[in-house]
Amino acid sequence: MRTGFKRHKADRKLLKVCGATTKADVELLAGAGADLVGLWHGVADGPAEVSVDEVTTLAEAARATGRLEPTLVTFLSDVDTLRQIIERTGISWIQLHAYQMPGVIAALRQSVSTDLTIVKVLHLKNGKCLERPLIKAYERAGVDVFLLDVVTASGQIGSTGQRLQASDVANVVPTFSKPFLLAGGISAHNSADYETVVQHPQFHGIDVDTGARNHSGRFERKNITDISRGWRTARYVEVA
Ligand SMILES: O=C(O)c1ccccc1N[C@@H]1O[C@H](COP(=O)(O)O)[C@@H](O)[C@H]1O
Repeated sequence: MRTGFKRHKADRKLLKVCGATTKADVELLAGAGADLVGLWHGVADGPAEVSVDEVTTLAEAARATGRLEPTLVTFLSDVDTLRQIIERTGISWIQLHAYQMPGVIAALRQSVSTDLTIVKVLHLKNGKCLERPLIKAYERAGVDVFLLDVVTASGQIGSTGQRLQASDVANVVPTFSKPFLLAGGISAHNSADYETVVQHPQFHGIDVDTGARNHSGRFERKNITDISRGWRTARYVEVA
């Protein structure tokens, strides 16, 4: 499957699960109803960091399921390095999860000739979007999808397990015209708290790490099927 974002049907809300490191992880996620699998590379000290070779293998395994689109999740900002990784792995979704600037996105867009969906994370700290002054520049640079996630009081980004307030999401969404994914402490049980977010026409799905795992830190199929069902993401009927 190759689902460039432009071909994605807006009414089918996506479930992305982050941090697969083995083929077994990839197969579990495909069977549990995920649409996108996050593969980390260039996340310093990340517990699910994988090499470029492993990204290549896991991305192939994801595509082979016929249901899962691999997404490179990275803090890297060197455009030439990113281009080489994209060419080598065949990745067509990239999630820039750090504070990469609009110029990086513009240069990436220019240097990659294949159909690339660029997801840029917008970080909310104490409910305020840190990148707010840059949002229009990100759109001009070629971002396809924004991803709203928490930055903690201590500055941790990614896999915080902490939630955004629906009212804070509602404040930032009118500042951009692109679709968005919601992240931060998503579980099977908190979709009702985000009713206004879910109904927003720009809402395109959710991205989960902590809530997809059990106490040992491994992916738990039931958590993921429950999240898919609770949030009615694209494949929830299949896994219900
Ligand atoms: O999952 C991580 O550890 C991670 C590391 C570096 C960049 C992104 C990471 N994950 C992202 O974190 C959020 C979800 O976190 P949680 O559900 O609150 O634990 C999501 O955007 C993942 O892509």
